[in-house]
Amino acid sequence: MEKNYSDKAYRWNRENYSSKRRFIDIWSFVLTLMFKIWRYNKAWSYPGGVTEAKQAARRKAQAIWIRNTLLDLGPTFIKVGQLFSTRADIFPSEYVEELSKLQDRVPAFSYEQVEAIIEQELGKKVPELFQSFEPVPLAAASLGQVHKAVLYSGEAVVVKVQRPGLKKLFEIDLQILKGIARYFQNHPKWGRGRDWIGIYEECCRILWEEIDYLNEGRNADAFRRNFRAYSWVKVPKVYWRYASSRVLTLEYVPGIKISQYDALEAAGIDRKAIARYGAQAYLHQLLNNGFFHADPHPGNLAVSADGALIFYDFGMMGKIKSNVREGLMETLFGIAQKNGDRVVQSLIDLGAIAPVDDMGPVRRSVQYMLDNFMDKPFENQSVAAISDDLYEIAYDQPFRFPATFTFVMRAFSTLEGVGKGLDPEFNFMEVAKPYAMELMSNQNGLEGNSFLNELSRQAVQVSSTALGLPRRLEDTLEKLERGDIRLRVRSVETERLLRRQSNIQLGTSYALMISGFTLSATILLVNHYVWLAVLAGLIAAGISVILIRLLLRLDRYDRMY
Ligand SMILES: Nc1ncnc2c1ncn2[C@@H]1O[C@H](COP(=O)(O)OP(=O)(O)OP(=O)(O)O)[C@@H](O)[C@H]1O
Repeated sequence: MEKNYSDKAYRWNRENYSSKRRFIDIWSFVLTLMFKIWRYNKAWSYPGGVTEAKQAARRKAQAIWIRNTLLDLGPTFIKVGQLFSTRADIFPSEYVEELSKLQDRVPAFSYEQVEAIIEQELGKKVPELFQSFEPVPLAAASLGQVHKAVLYSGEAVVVKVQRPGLKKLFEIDLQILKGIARYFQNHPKWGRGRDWIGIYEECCRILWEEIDYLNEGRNADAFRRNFRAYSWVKVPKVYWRYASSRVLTLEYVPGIKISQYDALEAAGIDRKAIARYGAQAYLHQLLNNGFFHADPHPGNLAVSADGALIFYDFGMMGKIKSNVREGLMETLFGIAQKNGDRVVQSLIDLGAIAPVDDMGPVRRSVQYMLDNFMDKPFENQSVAAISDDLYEIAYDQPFRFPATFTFVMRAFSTLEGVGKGLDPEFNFMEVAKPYAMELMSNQNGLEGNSFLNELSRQAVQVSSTALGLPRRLEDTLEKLERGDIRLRVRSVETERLLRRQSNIQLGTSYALMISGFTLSATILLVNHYVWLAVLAGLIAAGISVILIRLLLRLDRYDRMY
């Protein structure tokens, strides 16, 4: 097992940690990171020449360094890192992979501190509030820790207590991060096409929401209400009399974590059913409620002894606008018709992509995807592959996915990962199909029929390549008309002439430099500056050698053709 960092004396955890020191620590991280990225593109920094493998190794090393430094920088940065671990549209895949491994391994705080916070927040001492209270936390995370306790009414509960000094640390850190976001926004290279200030504001909103435990309590209540009709989903009850913005008391609902496959097996739980429940629960949240758990890492999902799915931690929830159902249907129709325009427009309407002046490149990328992945049966598409494709398009494009969309994507791919771990044959798309069908049958009949007709039309087309050929021709002609096909013409002859021309120009510059230096050498020699004259002479000789080699190359090149 990896060493647990919890004994480490972190600077941010000290009482007398000054904001100036914090400023230096954070900016040194940012500047070192910028230096590392700058050096990454320099061929000379790779001994023995640059190769793709060496660059990939360098990216990996950088990502590990980032993860460790974020851990050292403490709660705010661990959370920001976890948020960024969903942004495959902004960062290279190696970074995203390492960031998603970012786990809270921070020192637990003492029981004395827990007692003091509870008394301060709830106005009574621990023994007055609880029949018993376990001093050793059940779980400790960057923002708080969870203790088991029993109320005087006999109910078993867990008490979530927020880390002391967290608000102050957030205030200092977010102020510094604001400066960093501004710096990047104004940066000529990094600021272009990226909304750093927007991302910063989104992070702020999410972080402040996460440290308000009253908000978390309200979310848990809303979530429980949404799943009232589902007996296979459990959401801990909130004990509002024992709640404040920094202390939250919840019903104790023990379970086996969803990723502990062997333990689930040993407890006789139907793993296949759990995989399906996970997917269904998310589809219900997204398509029916528009209110979803945005942090579905396997630690926040467990299975009770009777095989129900337990959700923990409602600090980070996503909301989707009410028109999303129609929007999603529109996207589905667009995909079925392979209509890039329709898909892009629906994604804009959904707020999934931000509109820019020239949507041409985006539309072309989407069209490319539609043409390439729709020819395979839908079930074989893994969510991860589709979202990878989408991110591939988004990366380096002048638009960004808003956080909600990346959260949905992450939720889906996490679920797919866990689902596959639980049941190797699990397929998210298969679970999603009946939901999509149900939604479609609720739409007006005409659209639904045209969707099904379109699907059958595609099925016939892809079943025979011979039959598909005219369609391809037709598609290509259409694309030509719309200017969606770019032609690249290479002419060896022109290229050769152009190269010759530029070499001749280079030769002329060398000749000029040689005469300049020779003249300087002569003047210096006449004036008895012997050493300077020798230096100028040597430079002239050096350039002459380069010129001769260039002329020889030109000659050889001419003879080759
Ligand atoms: N109601 C509960 N009943 C039983 N165990 C619980 C309950 N709530 C939380 N836990 C346990 O405590 C762990 C941490 O809880 P939670 O995720 O709510 O804390 P957190 O501080 O928000 O953590 P993180 O920031 O890592 O998500 C859970 O993974 C779970 O094991």
